[in-house]
Amino acid sequence: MEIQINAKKSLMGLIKVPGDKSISHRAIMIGSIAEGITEIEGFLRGQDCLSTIECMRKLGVDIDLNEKLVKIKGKGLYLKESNSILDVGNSGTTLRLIMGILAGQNFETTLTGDESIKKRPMGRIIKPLSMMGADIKSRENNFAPIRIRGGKLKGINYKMPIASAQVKSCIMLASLYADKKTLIEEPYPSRNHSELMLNCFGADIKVDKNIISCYPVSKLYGQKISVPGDISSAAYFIVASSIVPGSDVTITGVNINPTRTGIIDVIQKMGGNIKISNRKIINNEPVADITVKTSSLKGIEISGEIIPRLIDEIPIIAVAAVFADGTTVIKNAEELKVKESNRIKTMTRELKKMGADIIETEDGMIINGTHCLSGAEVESYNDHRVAMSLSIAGIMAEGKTIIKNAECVDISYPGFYDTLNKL
Ligand SMILES: O=C(O)C1=C[C@@H](OP(=O)(O)O)[C@@H](O)[C@H](O)C1
Ligand SMILES: C=C(OP(=O)(O)O)C(=O)O
Repeated sequence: MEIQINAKKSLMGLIKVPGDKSISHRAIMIGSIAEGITEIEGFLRGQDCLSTIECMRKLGVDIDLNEKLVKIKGKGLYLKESNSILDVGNSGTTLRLIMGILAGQNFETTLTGDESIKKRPMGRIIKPLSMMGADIKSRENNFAPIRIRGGKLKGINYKMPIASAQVKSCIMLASLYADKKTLIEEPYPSRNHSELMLNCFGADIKVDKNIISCYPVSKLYGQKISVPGDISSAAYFIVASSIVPGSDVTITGVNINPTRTGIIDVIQKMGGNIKISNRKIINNEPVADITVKTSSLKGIEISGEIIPRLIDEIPIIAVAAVFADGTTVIKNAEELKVKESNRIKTMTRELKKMGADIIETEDGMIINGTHCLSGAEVESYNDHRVAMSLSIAGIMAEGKTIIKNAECVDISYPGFYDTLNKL
């Protein structure tokens, strides 16, 4: 499907973004291995999270999805062997996190996914899970399809070479099944939704800066979970409202967990006008309304410890940088190369087609703010974040922009174009 984007004059209004993708995945997986009923409100019905539901159903979990709620009849820690291959679709989170649960199961499971998933590195989870005692085979170079036979696991001490919440969560889920404590050390803090949610369900996870101590459990207890809005989805409208003249937009009920708010810090440092109000804590997670008004942005350097706190927002930050004064330098973001697409390459190539002054580097991009783009025909590479970022670029471009394969936005943000049209 192609989408045509036209320039927009100003964005005004009150919007809600869909439920957080990371929290939705975790609620399904943790609810599945808990005892009793878990009810999830605000669940993200994006394709990635629906893949997680399908995988857990194949492992014997009864999950009912209706208009308002997801209801899970938890099976407890031990699941049923699937009689077919698990298909994670486009979702790296599904594959990496579910492997942690499967490492504790005394049966064999085969997993695969789409063309993009088959190119994403899985050695990063195969290594620690193998150290814990899981038996894993994969296609050459640690790519999916992947087969795992779980069983009795050992607690390990693991120093993670990269800051990745998926790797951390995978080890954390496996540690529930281990014989003793597992210690995980992260180079920098990454999103901590697994830690917060596991503790809600009765696990014992202790965090001291970047060291996480995970204790085995005998059971987890079903919970009522309310999923807040996804800041990664809000990011498109945070940037759009900052750069489209005369805008004033409030996004309600967004998760503002500090491990995810790098986008707010960056836009504020660039000179953005962002106000946070109506703060609450729901299921251990901070939630608030975010109001954004147009402002003059300036280029900055984005590197180091903040990168994991905004990793999925770098494509849309690149768009903000085009409409800032001066140069924005993004460094230490090599992880972008192993997402749904190589986001350094794809964003550089497509923004260039629209006239941006942007250079691809080994670990990021350099963008000179020129304050103008022209409409063009651009490719999403079936990467939802690239499609949405280019759509926001399109509303600031002169002339029309065509986004090819734009339906991929449904992976994380079904209804994205409806919200954009409504504003
Ligand atoms: O744990 C999660 O839910 C996620 C972690 C991040 O990936 P990495 O752990 O690979 O950095 C992020 O890019 C992804 O969209 C979701
Ligand atoms: C990288 C992403 O997701 P995943 O790793 O789950 O495919 C994303 O949503 O941007």
